[in-house]
Amino acid sequence: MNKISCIVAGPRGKMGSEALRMIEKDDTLELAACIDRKHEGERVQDIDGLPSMGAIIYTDAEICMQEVEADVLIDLTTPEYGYKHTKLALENGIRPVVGTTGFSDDQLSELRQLAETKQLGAVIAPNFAVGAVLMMQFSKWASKHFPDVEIIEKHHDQKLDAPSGTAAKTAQLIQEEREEHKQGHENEKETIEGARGANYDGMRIHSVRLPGLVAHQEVIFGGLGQTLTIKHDSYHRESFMSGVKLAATEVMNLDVLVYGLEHLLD
Ligand SMILES: NC(=O)c1ccc[n+]([C@@H]2O[C@H](COP(=O)([O-])OP(=O)(O)OC[C@H]3O[C@@H](n4cnc5c(N)ncnc54)[C@H](O)[C@@H]3O)[C@@H](O)[C@H]2O)c1
Ligand SMILES: O=C(O)C1=N[C@H](C(=O)O)CCC1
Repeated sequence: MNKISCIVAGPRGKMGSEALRMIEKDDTLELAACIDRKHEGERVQDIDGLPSMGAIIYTDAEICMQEVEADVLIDLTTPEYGYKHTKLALENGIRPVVGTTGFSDDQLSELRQLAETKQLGAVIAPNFAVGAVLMMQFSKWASKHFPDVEIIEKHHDQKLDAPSGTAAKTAQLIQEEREEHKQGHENEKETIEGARGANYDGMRIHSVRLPGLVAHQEVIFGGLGQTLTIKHDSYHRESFMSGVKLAATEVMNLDVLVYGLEHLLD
């Protein structure tokens, strides 16, 4: 059986380097090339800290996607470049698997439309950890019975986007499930701006950024005389890799864009 050949964008990043280690050990995926901001023409194995892999590094994403024969682009970069790379991949017949977070709703709609026009599969998943996907699904279910909810997400202090993609997706899933609902006191006033966090359809999202953290979220539901907390913790970026592999495999069988790993889980 042919291996699925992958371009990885962001190979020196925390997630990108973990994805290289996953691909190196995997029997079904292979590394075709990388896209980085530096190291044009060098090989992955020449970069300190990266696995011993012979794939070439490109700094021009467009040239990479035109020159390299690849099935899948795995993007783990920044919101700005992740969006550009995803678009380029679809335009060049390469299926994107995107972990990069921070895309706007308009960008997601545009990419969904492009995938449909090209009839190419694409997976954009704000969280590849199976436990986090379950946390989001359980939260959606719980909101039917507990419509009063707040989300606390906690990440390392190098994270660019807030709220996290996971928190935004959780709020979206809850919004889809719960009846129209106003929560909190209607006359509530913040005496320090931002004290109540971001407002998503009346749900508050609180973003914590501290060194020492990886990726963590609590979804707290309040009811009469009780609370329910659904919590997930990623302590290591290995936690995301089975999801990246699943997405890179299943995207080959898709001809539309799916947003969220739950669409690929049984
Ligand atoms: N979906 C998930 O499960 C999941 C999990 C963790 C992180 N993330 C997201 O993945 C992204 C990366 O996270 P990280 O922790 O690895 O960040 P990081 O800062 O460690 O890595 C990002 C990498 O992208 C590279 N980069 C920036 N611009 C580039 C460009 N134009 N071309 C190529 N490479 C470029 C940077 O050099 C850096 O090495 C973030 O958006 C983060 O929110 C998603
Ligand atoms: O480390 C990050 O950055 C993460 N980002 C994702 C998000 O924004 O939800 C998922 C977890 C890690």
